[in-house]
Amino acid sequence: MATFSSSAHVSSSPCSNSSSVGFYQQKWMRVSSLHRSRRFGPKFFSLNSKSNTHSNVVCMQDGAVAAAVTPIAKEATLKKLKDGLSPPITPKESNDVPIFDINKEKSTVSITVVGASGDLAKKKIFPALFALYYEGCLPEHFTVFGYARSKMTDEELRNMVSKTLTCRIDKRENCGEKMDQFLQRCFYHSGQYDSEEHFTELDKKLKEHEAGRVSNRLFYLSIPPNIFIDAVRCASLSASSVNGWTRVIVEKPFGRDSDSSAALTSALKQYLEEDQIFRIDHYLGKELVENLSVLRFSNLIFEPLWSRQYIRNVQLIFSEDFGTEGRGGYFDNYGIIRDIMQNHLLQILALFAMETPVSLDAEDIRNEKVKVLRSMRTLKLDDVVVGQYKSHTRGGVTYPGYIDDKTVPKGSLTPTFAAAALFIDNSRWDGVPFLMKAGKALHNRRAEIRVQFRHVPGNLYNRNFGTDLDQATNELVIRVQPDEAIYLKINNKVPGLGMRLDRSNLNLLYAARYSKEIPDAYERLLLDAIEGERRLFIRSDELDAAWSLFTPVLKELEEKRIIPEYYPYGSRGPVGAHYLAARYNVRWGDVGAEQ
Ligand SMILES: NC(=O)C1=CN([C@@H]2O[C@H](COP(=O)(O)OP(=O)(O)OC[C@H]3O[C@@H](n4cnc5c(N)ncnc54)[C@H](OP(=O)(O)O)[C@@H]3O)[C@@H](O)[C@H]2O)C=CC1
Ligand SMILES: O=C1O[C@H](COP(=O)(O)O)[C@@H](O)[C@H](O)[C@H]1O
Repeated sequence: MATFSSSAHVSSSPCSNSSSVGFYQQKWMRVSSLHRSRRFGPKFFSLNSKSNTHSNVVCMQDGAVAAAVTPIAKEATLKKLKDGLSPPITPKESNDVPIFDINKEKSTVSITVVGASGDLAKKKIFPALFALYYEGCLPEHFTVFGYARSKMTDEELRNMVSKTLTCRIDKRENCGEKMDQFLQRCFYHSGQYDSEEHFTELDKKLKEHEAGRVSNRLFYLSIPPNIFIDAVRCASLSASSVNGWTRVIVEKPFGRDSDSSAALTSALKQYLEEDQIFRIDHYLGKELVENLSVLRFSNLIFEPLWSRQYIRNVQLIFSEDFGTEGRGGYFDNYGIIRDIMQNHLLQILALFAMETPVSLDAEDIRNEKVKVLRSMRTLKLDDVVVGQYKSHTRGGVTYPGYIDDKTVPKGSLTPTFAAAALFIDNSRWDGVPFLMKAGKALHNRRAEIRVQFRHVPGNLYNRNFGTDLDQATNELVIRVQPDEAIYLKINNKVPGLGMRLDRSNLNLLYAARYSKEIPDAYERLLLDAIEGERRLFIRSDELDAAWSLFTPVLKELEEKRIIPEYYPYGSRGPVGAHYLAARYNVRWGDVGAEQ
């Protein structure tokens, strides 16, 4: 990736000799991935090198670069140009290629939430967009469009959205006013996901709002996966930007195994360049997951310990205290391994275990993540325990079992709980078990990373700990949610004349340390997508590597119809998880009185 300081020009124009509008080998509507990074300083710009080649540009009569398109979008782009839509580009100067004006005055961002009537849109996407608006993070000119089949007016969309908007506890000033202002920027268009015509209508509406400015367009596909490709095709052919960037956020699931994931990627790439695809894993947007690299790479005390030499095991734990609750239709086709482990927990593992990246650039980080994922051993059936929750009555209340959910097929064997032991076969992590545990309908809601350190060799205080030396080892806990915290368990002396040892937590509890509310993961990720920051999104080779670790075991579980271990709703899950851990001399850190 070429990087530029504050300059918005690159030399050697691909259009310098063109005298008429023409197409080279085109890719869909990507002018460039020019962006300004919030994180790495206000004057840092980056330009994807592909946009600096002659292969995917549209040249205008004056030799300026107008757009970049895929062959499949050529027709649509030509039509737009014929319709007299000439992009507002900077005139060519000498041999420089003008990059579209990033001046806020002259550009606009249109965010289309495809599937706006759905659960995720209401629960997460619109509230996150509002929070960004409230914080002043959205560009001056922006519009939000809802798109779905349901019939709704703009007013009805606003009414629906308004019910889910909230202001941060610490920022309530002018909240109602801000909400009204935000809602006035929200519009709705009803259409089918496979209709180019309906997306053309959307395009017209978007243009009206863009009012001749450079238009940057973000499509958030908040729809079931079976309609992803139709929606991408129609959006690309009929509603992509002709003079700014076009990006698409894709929600998981990205397939259900290696083959279906590869098929999805290749279908998406018919219409999109890889750098237009923002595969979201919302766990990467969580504050404490972001903090993982900061903790590790900016504190001298951790990095030297970050290897097999000092770390005995690493545990990645996810639990929810509710069941599928209406999402059984989706869930039954995927199960907990695909829903949580193959993506959220594995992404955390990759960030935890990767080597130091060359820089904080997206590609440098993603390169390291891929490397560590590719060093991992394919998961074996022997190293997996699966469970499914069953009905349970407590305090006079009966909690339903998984198969009591009407949307779940009778007799389903889909796991709602799984534990797995994974290994990274490289020099840093050789022999260190990375244990994962994920489950629904358990006794609590929690996501955390636990790092258990080795015993102190020749510990002078061994006899003060008794026989259970595990109780004396240090443990670092990164609690992702709830009650975000980082704490380190250490041994200390109980004050007094005797010599009694105690275990205490050096505790960074976020709520106590910071009065500021922690932003929702979707806020961070949406802002990144708008800014073109790809660091927290999954690249296709990461996805391939992730699927190849889990696909064989997923196939075996299904082909052999492995019966899950049943556990009561609200319990701690199957005991099999403890046997699995014990096989690797591990004790789950979240069990026991003192956690
Ligand atoms: N909900 C969540 O918490 C999470 C969801 N996701 C993913 O996000 C995406 C959206 O999730 P969610 O909002 O729950 O999904 P929904 O099931 O609510 O679907 C979203 C919208 O898509 C349309 N739709 C639903 N089913 C179909 C269908 N069979 N054919 C055509 N259109 C359909 C409906 O809109 P209309 O009928 O108006 O067109 C619906 O409102 C999915 O990929 C999901 O896996 C990921 C993480 C969490
Ligand atoms: O991706 C998913 O995540 C949610 C849990 O997300 P959280 O941010 O609330 O922890 C999970 O409930 C859902 O099954 C899964 O698809």
